Amino acid sequence: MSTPPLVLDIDGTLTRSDGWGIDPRVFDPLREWDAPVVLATGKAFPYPIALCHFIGVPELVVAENGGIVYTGDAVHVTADADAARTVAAEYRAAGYGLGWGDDDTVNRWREAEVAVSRDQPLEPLRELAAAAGLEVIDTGYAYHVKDTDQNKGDGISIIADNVGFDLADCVAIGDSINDVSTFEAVGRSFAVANADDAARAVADEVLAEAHADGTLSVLDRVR
Ligand SMILES: O=C(O)COP(=O)(O)O
Ligand SMILES: [Mg+2]
Repeated sequence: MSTPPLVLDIDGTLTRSDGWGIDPRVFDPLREWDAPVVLATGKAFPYPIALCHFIGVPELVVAENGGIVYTGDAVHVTADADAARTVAAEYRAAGYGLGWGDDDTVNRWREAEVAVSRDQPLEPLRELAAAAGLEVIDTGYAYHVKDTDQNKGDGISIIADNVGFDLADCVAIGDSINDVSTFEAVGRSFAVANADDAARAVADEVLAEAHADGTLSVLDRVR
């Protein structure tokens, strides 16, 4: 069997056991991976691009939960942040904040949704988003105010079509609700042990190991 293309979530999946920062052990196996490696994340576009760059793999990226897709030669913007920014302004007017401080590097380059810190109140955010026809998802790392149809799975399929591989051949690893569409799109899916209920419910297999330990075990198995 040939090496499968990979679709990897970042936070909760490539992270160290305390949940923060990339586990450096993932760099070499990913750089040496003999098939496409797609990073599919809720983070803003520059973060996964930089991670591909520093791993040393071609830039194949689904960012902002599918709102921004990079196929290596073209950027596809599939959602816009206007409605989410209006929700964020209403949330602020109601006395809340996004929770990232004055410079807010979490949203500074974000083009297709708005992210809110999980230390801010969720319910008023959900109510304002619902009134605008949007949803709020909780990845365990941030609340994301986004279009209901914006998802990583559709983004991955844009990349697969452009690069020329089959989603049925792909192996995906993830940890949260924003990976459900990924798991549904690919041939074989793994949830790390720290995954939330939504991801566990859809994954083909829930791993015994958490974070990068789980990811490294899958890489060993499917390589
Ligand atoms: O941005 C987040 O909230 C989570 O990012 P992830 O999709 O890479 O886990
Ligand atoms: Mg994650």
